[in-house]
Formats: sequence, structure tokens, C-alpha cells
Amino acid sequence: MLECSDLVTHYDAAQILFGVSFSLEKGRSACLIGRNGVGKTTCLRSIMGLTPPSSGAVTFESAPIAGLPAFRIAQRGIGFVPEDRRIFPDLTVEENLMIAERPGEGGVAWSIRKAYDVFPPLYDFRARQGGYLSGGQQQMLTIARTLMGSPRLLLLDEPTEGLSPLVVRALEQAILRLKEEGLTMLLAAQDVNFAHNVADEVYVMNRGAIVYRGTVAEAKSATDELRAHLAV
Ligand SMILES: Nc1ncnc2c1ncn2[C@@H]1O[C@H](COP(=O)(O)OP(=O)(O)OP(=O)(O)O)[C@@H](O)[C@H]1O
Repeated sequence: MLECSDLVTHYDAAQILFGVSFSLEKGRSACLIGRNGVGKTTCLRSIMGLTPPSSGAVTFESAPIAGLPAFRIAQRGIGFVPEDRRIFPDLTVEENLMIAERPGEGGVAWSIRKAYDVFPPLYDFRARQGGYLSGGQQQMLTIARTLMGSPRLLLLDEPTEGLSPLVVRALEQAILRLKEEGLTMLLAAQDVNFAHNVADEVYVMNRGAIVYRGTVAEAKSATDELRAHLAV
């Protein structure tokens, strides 16, 4: 469904990605793991067209998308959940969802009812203004808002950042539920346990490159190697 080949991305003169290649099959979820600043966000932004790659190819559902503007990439069926939770603080939960609703083509069609089903706290707080939600609830609302566009591929940037372990578990459950729905997901995370709980494949990044790749089962039995790559 998604293929990145030899992605090289710069911010002005600074090269951030040094030839990132991987592919993701429909219905699978993969997690880019790595410390702060290794290029996970840049990789997601390159795919989404927010920071277009300087070279390399991104293929989504057999069509090249690198170089297209971000809104075109979104229209093709990729949803991006950025790290900073983007909701409208003055609108209620339900209003936040309503204004994001857009029927997708060929993907899982989303409705407010379905969003409440996957994220029960959003139903409980549906009349509350977004700005008065907890961090975990805001993260759920951000994901739910992106899902209202009915994407076929969801990019999630550090969804557990700053959340308590209990809230992280709830978010994991919601992500696994999305997986059951057949949604394809690419996540970025620093938390290896989170990656192990929600992903099928992991890609460890360091200094703008993938330095380890494997299934979660392989990664779990290569803890020393993983730890070495993730060590400060
Ligand atoms: N807009 C920007 N302009 C210049 N450099 C940037 C910009 N955004 C990120 N960088 C740099 O690019 C590198 C990779 O950052 P990136 O955000 O992709 O890493 P990350 O692995 O996602 O880490 P984080 O957990 O901090 O998001 C870092 O050195 C960062 O300082």
C-alpha cells in the first residue's frame, strides 16, 4: 500500500533523512522507533508532503505521490495525526468531529457514532469544549478528527507523548481496534513497549536512517540489539 524508497529530506541546507526505504502492506501497522531528533517526524512529514523529500520516491496504492501538495495527498486517502494535538479548543467534542467529517473512497467510512464507539471517553465528553479535555482525551479527539476524513492509511506521530501509562493503555486498545477495522497505520514512537503492543513491524531509526528492521516477534527477541540502537 505504501512504499518509500531512498527518501532524502532536508530542512534548508540540513540533511535530515539519508535514504529511508521501507514498505507497508494493506492492513498492517508499522512503527518507526527512535530517540528525539532521529528523523521520525520528518519521515512522516515527507510522506504527507508537508516537508517534501529532496529525492527518493513515495508510492501510495501504486501511484507516486512525492512532490504532491499535502492536501492532494490527504485527498488520496492518507490521514496525518501530528504530535501537537490539533483541535478547536472553543468547539465541543462533537462539533470538532462534525466539521472534520468527509466521506472517503474505498476505505473505512467514518461516522461520529463510530468514533464514539472506538473512543468511548469522547462520547462521555461530547458536549465539552475541546480545550477542557485532558491530554489523553485531546489525543483521542485529534485521532478521531483525522479518521472523520475516512483515510485508508493513518500516520500517527508520537501519539503517547506526555500521557500517563493508564491513558497509553487505553490508546493502545483504540489503535488495536482500528487495526481490526482494517486500517493501515504508520506510527512514530519513542516507547518500544508501545510499538510492540500496536505494531506488526518495527523500524528503528538513528541519524536519519533505518538501522534495524524486523517483525515485532523478531524485535522482541533482539532486545540487546534494539537497546544498543536506542541507547543515548
Ligand atoms: N523545521 C525544521 N527546521 C530545521 N530543522 C528541523 C526542523 N524540524 C526538525 N528539524 C531537525 O531535524 C532533525 C529530525 O527531527 P524530527 O522531528 O524528524 O525527529 P524525531 O525523531 O521525530 O524526533 P522528535 O521526537 O523530537 O519529534 C532534528 O535534528 C531536528 O532538530
